[in-house]
Amino acid sequence: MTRIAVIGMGGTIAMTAAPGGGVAPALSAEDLIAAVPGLDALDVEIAACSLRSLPSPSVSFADLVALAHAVESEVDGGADGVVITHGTDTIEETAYFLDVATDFDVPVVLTGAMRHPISAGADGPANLYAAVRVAAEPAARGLGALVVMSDEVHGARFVRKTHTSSTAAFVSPGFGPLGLLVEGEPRFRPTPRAPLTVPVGEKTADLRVGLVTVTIGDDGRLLRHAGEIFDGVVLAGLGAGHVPADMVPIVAQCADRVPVVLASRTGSGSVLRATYGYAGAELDLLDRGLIHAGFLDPAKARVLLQLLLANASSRSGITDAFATYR
Ligand SMILES: NC(=O)C[C@H](N)C(=O)O
Repeated sequence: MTRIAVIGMGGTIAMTAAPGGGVAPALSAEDLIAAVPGLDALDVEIAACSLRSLPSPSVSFADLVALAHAVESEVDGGADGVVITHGTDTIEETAYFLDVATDFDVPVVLTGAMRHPISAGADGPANLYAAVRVAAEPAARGLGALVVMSDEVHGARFVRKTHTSSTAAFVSPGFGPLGLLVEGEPRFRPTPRAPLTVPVGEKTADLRVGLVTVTIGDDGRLLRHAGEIFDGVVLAGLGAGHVPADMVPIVAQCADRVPVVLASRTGSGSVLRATYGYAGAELDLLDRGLIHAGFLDPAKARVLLQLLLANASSRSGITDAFATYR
């Protein structure tokens, strides 16, 4: 079983009501872990230790040295990954300190919260869950210290807090996150070029692949027509890959005739696989034979489908090719 050590440093993630008003750090690392739904369902053994209970403006270099030693002793003790819960005001400095001053082969992941545990929509539990998933992920090794907030994985060298209160405060200006969590699973930024070559075929210029963007109140008329006149269709679905419930029979008919690739009209992120179970959501559409576009945007999905069809790829061959972009 993967072993993850969680080291508590304090911060808003660990705050509760202070006697004199406001909130202040009080919760232990064990308390934080106990508040995260879903952690016990993971194949991960978690050991907690509370090193400090500080608001992060008060973290000193002496605390950073102690933290580096604590991480080292967890790694020496057999941890496969380390999570540090920390205040967000200085989390970027602590992350960079560990990035430069230490060199562990296991993931070292810092996280915190913008909203304290007794506020509506507290983000600490989701951030801690995501941090544990990243720390347990072999692909996160060798990336240096990481900061995980709002389902994004940032490199220590780039990450900055850019807002006083928003849960979307953390960004890596000019660079972007190294990865993100999709349905709880860490995915790292694809290499610039996907390992996929689909040569030009005799029919590449002649085939016709349609792109249909789903809109509110869509009755599927356009898609029905597309299914009749095109050799393949890319469906740019709503949100994470959804259509109105009434449109489902037309989607199914279309997918019986030609390959239909499910992408998202949102412009970024991956089509989901297993979150929404309502009629017209991704589980329903993938069950009806639609092909998952992964992170590929609709216009590029159309180019790839055209190339694949011209190479006479089977449906499973098309599915495998698109899986490159998962
Ligand atoms: N959101 C936070 O964690 C801010 C808090 N002042 C801290 O850095 O400890």
